Amino acid sequence: MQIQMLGTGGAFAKKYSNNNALIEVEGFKLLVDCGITLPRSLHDAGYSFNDLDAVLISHMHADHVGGLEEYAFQMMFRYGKKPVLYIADTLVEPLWEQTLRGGLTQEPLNALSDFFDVRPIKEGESYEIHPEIRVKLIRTDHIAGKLSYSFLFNENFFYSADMKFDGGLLKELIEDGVSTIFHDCQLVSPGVVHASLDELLTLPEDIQEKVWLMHYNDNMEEFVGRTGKMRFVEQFAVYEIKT
Ligand SMILES: O=c1ccn([C@@H]2O[C@@H]3COP(=O)(O)O[C@H]3[C@H]2O)c(=O)[nH]1
Ligand SMILES: [Zn+2]
Ligand SMILES: [Zn+2]
Repeated sequence: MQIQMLGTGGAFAKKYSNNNALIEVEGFKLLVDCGITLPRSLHDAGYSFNDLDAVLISHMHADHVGGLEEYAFQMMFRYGKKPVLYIADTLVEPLWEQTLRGGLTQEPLNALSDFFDVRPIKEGESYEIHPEIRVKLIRTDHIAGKLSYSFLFNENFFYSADMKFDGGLLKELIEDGVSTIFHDCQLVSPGVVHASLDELLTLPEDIQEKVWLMHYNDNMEEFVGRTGKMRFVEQFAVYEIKT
């Protein structure tokens, strides 16, 4: 599968767009998270919302869901379609009640299902999004009391939601055959609600070699050469992931 980051920035980054991605297999395009800057970064990458086949959501922060209102409106009023939305079953209600309802509600439209073809998915179960794209949600720790789900694609590509450092999970994933990890990274410690670079640097080198850093702040360039065996993912570059 191919992955192109439409943005690689942290929530407050201005040089880099929100950390959202496009996964593509055989022409099928899956958007991974849809933040505030996504409508612009999707356009800059040469795509329209109508080119997307589905969207997958990790958690309820605006750099991950803030572009969904425009996605819904464009699909309804410009293209006359309902986009396919994959989301944890536990986040379906919060997405509507706490995030989208205010902007999208207008009589007679008053439910998430009026705008999206909602496909709720359960943590820990494998779902086929396309014959060549399977996803499993792994609940990972981000903010106390706030649900957040990282993604395991095709059993061997781990894409972190925003998450605190969890070295045990990363070791387990590698033991289970994961060969590529895209991980959020707070460059300056403490990480607080993200994995910090210092924490990620405690990983053994054979794991670091598999780690690509994303969701970074505008000072990323100061850290080039200071990330051990880990590499930075670059906005708009296309990466081929062997799965
Ligand atoms: O308890 C908190 C909650 C939030 N924040 C900041 O707000 C941002 C929201 O998006 P994010 O999850 O990408 O990153 C978060 C942090 O930068 C924080 O520092 N501490
Ligand atoms: Zn974020
Ligand atoms: Zn977050």
